[in-house]
Amino acid sequence: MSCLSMFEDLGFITRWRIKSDTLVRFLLMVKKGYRNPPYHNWMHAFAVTHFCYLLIKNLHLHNYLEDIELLALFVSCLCHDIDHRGTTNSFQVQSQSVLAALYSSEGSVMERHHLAQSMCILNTEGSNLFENLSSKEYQTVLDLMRDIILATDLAHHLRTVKEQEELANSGSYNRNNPEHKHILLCLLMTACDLSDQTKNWHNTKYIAALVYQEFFSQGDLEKALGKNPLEMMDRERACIPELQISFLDNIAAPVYKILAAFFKEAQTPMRNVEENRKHWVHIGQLLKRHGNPTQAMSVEQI
Ligand SMILES: Cc1nc2ccc(C(=O)NCC(C)C)cc2n2c(-c3cc(OC(C)(C)C)ccc3Cl)nnc12
Ligand SMILES: [Mg+2]
Ligand SMILES: [Zn+2]
Repeated sequence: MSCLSMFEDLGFITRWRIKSDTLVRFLLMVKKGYRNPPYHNWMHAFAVTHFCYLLIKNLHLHNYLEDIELLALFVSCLCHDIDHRGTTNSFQVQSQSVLAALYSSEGSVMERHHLAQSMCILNTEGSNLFENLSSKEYQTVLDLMRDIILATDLAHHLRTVKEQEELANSGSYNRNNPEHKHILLCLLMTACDLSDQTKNWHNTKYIAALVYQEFFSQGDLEKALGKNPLEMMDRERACIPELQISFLDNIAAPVYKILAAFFKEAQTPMRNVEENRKHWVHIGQLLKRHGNPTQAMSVEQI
């Protein structure tokens, strides 16, 4: 129901002549397409989509992007992690999964699968959200969804964050420049994907617990396969506060700093990430003072 009202409130239903039964079927198919790992489930997809809704409303993105680009961004948020198994791209390759067999030669294994699943839903009679778009618009929105969903690969993000920063700091964003629009869409998608870090401490701490439940389960699987997991996946070695501080410093905080450089209305998410970092520093100190600093902290103890 909340997704329905976001589509309505954003004016997508009239603008793109979306039939309500088609929209309902599409939303139910997407929701059903998500599995139930601790973090990468439908709740994550919804939270990411809701943040996208807030960005469109609060950053007045109509002044920066075309209508069809905003539609593609919003629908990509809904679909971006569909059928996620709670394991990373490298685990697909390590475990020689079917998805790795399909996509490892191109990279971004999981993201290509999320895209393929999304295309399947759109190609299914009765749930094709874009059925009333012109053939040109149809091709454009699918091309945009491809770019945006593939941009949710962390490796892709780490390759493009520099140019996002340069464009933001240059102050020379030009909405008629396709490259500028592509760079901005990738930044906005990552900002939505990480938006749990911009919320209150309770939510941020809760989400971190879910992420490490997923990571530690993968680490357990890797040990069972006779492999050595990364420290952040190893429940015996991981120190969550330390890992979260470096995740915030190296990945999350830069995203919202760049977003705030683009949009003056985006100061709050950036400040909230800084606030959450302070909480992790405090937790780390408590751990040092009262516990064995190398002792793996149980997720519940956080
Ligand atoms: C709370 C929180 N902690 C995390 C800690 C570590 C990592 C991680 O992958 N470290 C790998 C090393 C090589 C740096 C991700 C974390 N993470 C994500 C996340 C973001 C992703 O990619 C985008 C969205 C493009 C950034 C992709 C997958 C995930 Cl799970 N979402 N929330 C979190
Ligand atoms: Mg993903
Ligand atoms: Zn995601």
